[in-house]
Amino acid sequence: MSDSPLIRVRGLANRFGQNSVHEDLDLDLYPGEILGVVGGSGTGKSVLLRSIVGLLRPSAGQIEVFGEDLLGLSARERSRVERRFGVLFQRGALFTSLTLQENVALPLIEHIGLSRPDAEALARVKLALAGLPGEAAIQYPAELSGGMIKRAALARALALDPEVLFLDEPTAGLDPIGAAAFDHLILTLRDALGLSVFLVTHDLDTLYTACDRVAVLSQGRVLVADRLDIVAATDDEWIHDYFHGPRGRAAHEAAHPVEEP
Ligand SMILES: Nc1ncnc2c1ncn2[C@@H]1O[C@H](COP(=O)(O)OP(=O)(O)OP(=O)(O)O)[C@@H](O)[C@H]1O
Repeated sequence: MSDSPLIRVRGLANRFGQNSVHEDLDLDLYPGEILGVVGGSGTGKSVLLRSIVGLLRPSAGQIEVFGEDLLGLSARERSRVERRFGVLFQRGALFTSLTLQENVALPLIEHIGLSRPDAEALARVKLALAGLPGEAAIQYPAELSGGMIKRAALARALALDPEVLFLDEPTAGLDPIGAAAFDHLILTLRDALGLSVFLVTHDLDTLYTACDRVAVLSQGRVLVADRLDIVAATDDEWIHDYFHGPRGRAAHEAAHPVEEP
């Protein structure tokens, strides 16, 4: 990649008491790419995401974002940088007592001081961008399917026009058709809005469909971060089992259908 990275993580360590989750972890996110972050359960994918978005202060290391040393900034300066992030958490985290448009309007009222009618009008645009029908705007999360809730949470992550989107297992809990539609939505949004995307996933189909590069976390570090074909060919037991087990083969075949003669 010729561009310099938007996010540059160097020598990152995250320790919780005796439990060392990351040691000397390096990772880059380049402008405009969709980076898939995979690894066995408990390898620290969510901890890595939380460290970068500022929800967790790492034990050691450097996180450079948009050329600024995130850990060296004051709280005020950090929040200026973090405003350029959109985050979709694993469980969507919508307020259940608010309609979808009220949920999405909230950051617009809180962070940029829009009036409630303006914020809700803009929220309806964001909900449409995330592929929701107009009538969903006045529905409550409990009235919606899992896929629609994910889309609403995505609309909220997009509320402040972020440059980098962080997604923590966006297709978890969706049926295969809903998951495939979500993968395509991420690709469309990346292309339309020029987003860079940091995507934690277990979903092999997402890696094949949506990701430009894949980073594999193992034993506290990034074992490899590269194009999928290069990663899949890396000599490592977990990588082999993950990419070449039955699910990995199925995802590969779905992404590379054999041409009919
Ligand atoms: N706030 C915390 N305090 C103590 N330990 C934590 C904390 N957050 C995470 N951990 C530990 O860090 C390790 C990595 O957790 P993390 O949720 O990042 O894994 P993951 O790779 O995202 O897993 P999964 O694929 O199962 O979601 C786990 O052992 C977890 O218990």
